[in-house]
Amino acid sequence: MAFSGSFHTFSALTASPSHPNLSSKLATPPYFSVATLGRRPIYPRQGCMVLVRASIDAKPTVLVAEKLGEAGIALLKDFANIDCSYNLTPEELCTKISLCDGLIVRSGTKVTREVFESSAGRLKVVGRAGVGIDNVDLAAATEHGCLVVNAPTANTVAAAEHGIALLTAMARNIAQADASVKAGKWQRSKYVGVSLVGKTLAVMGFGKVGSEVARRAKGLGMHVIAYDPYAPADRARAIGVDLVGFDEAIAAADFISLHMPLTPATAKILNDQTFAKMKKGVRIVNVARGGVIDEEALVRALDAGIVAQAALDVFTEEPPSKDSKLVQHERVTVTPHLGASTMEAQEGVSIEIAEAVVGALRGELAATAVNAPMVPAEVLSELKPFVVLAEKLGRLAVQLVGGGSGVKTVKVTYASGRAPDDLDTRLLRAMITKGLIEPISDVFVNLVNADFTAKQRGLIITEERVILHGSPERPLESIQVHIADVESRFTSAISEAGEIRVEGRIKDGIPHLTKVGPFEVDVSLEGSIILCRQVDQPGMIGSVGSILGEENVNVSFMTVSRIAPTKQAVMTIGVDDQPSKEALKRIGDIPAIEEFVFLKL
Ligand SMILES: NC(=O)c1ccc[n+]([C@@H]2O[C@H](COP(=O)([O-])OP(=O)(O)OC[C@H]3O[C@@H](n4cnc5c(N)ncnc54)[C@H](O)[C@@H]3O)[C@@H](O)[C@H]2O)c1
Ligand SMILES: O=C(O)[C@H](O)COP(=O)(O)O
Repeated sequence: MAFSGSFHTFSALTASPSHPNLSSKLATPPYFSVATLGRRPIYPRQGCMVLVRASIDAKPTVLVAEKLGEAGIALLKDFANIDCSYNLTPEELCTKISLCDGLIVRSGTKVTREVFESSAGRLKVVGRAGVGIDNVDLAAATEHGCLVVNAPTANTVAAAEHGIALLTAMARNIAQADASVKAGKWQRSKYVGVSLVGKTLAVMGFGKVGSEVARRAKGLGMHVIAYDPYAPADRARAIGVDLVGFDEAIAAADFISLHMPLTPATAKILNDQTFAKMKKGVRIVNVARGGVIDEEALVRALDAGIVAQAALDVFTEEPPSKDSKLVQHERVTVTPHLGASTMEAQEGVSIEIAEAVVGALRGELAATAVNAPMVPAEVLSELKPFVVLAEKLGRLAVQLVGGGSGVKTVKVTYASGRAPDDLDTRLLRAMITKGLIEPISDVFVNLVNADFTAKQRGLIITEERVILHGSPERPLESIQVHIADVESRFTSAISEAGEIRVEGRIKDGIPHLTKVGPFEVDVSLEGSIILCRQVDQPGMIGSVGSILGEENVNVSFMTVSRIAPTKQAVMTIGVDDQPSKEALKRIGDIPAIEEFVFLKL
């Protein structure tokens, strides 16, 4: 699908019938920026940052859909209106969400595509008060420009402790023996357990929880091996754990403890085939996600004696059905997804997620963004002026497209003295995309949905680096945006290569337009810009300046760039206010002016 837009509306300065929203778009400054969000300055702290849009005036509303610790609620209340509504049906959630800027859930709420659709663009951040984000439709969140953040660290120890609790309880039949004694029995020989010391534990998924489980199991005298294709070997070595392949892990293990996320690659990773490869009498602990085990296959493996025991905190369906064969199995110990449920973990998670959600709504740091690239704070502070420049160049370039041309291919050239791997351009690309798309559509673009939105519109953005010599004190010297295969409303913006080209640089911390087509210009990218091509002759600056003066339009900058004396020149005029239609017409009527265009930043 071609990305297209007509731009006569920009020169007419009023909304065209085909773009009813354009006049308000043009009249309203974009309220999404790196340096400010609304009138509030942003002071990057530590960690990483992604940006979201927030309402300028109203206090945001955050729906807390599952029980959250008091400390987190208190933090949220300082910043937002809080609606704590638990046990909502999917329909009730969809109804409420249209009034909410943020949503906080645990694992019990499914945040589906319908939720994002029902929010009609208002929902800016979903906070998952915990680790697993398998209950959030990330693709739908991204498509809707909604940031998803989680709380990945505060419940690690609680989950690891629960894993160890299940491991030891299973090995010594604690749950079964407890039920038996309470039923009035005294069955000492029935509940003889197995020892842990010297046994091999395979930790499947050697991340935060897995490595904490491994550390504790080592303390119990177990031999620990781990399977995790992405885990660094030095982390494993530091704990005294051998990283091995999947088959080797499951074949060698006396105990298997699962700690991987539920993904398409891990779904039902324990199944009939893999159970068949295990040591007879293996014992399995799952505090990760129910879906990583084929539960029916586990029942078969238990009945066949391959699996001696299982201890499960998580299930494919939660809560599992009352007559679940797995739950009712005599050699299975179960808990109702309690891994993260300690007082300490819930307090920590509530603070971690409240800070992430409030920060995201303020446009601040989101160190735990799940569906957006994270830009380290120090990189961000360096890039900040270039981010503003990038968006403005995108806005200018797209407004120069004319004749209903469809924009399909955009090339961005970064000139920098830095090594290619020392310049993170994702944020710049996202802002150029925002600048290119927002002036001609109703779509809101941010770091979350920029790539998706571009792709959906068939807009291909390629990036190119020009490596400059010299001391790379600043990250970038210039950014050029080239739009190929289009006509221009201002033919002088077409470069020697036949593309619309605009170039910008940062001067004294302020974005400047430094090139239009083949013409060197210099105008600060504030307010709006008039570009005129004229016959180079005396009096032109005065003629245009006096028309604007009569209109009380303040000129902030004016530069003239000419090909040769008395030939053609391009005059770039920065204006603080928007000239009237009449004034622009008068400028266009000056006989020496061959073409002109008014561009809104
Ligand atoms: N029961 C609970 O209450 C509870 C509490 C916390 C976490 N969890 C769950 O535990 C799991 C781990 O949490 P975490 O905080 O350690 O996450 P983590 O991201 O730190 O670790 C997950 C590890 O799994 C690895 N992994 C990914 N794909 C894999 C694959 N195909 N095979 C093997 N390993 C793979 C990753 O490399 C990573 O090291 C998650 O599913 C989380 O939802 C459950
Ligand atoms: O992924 C997690 O963090 C755990 O499964 C905890 O889930 P919960 O927040 O529903 O307790």
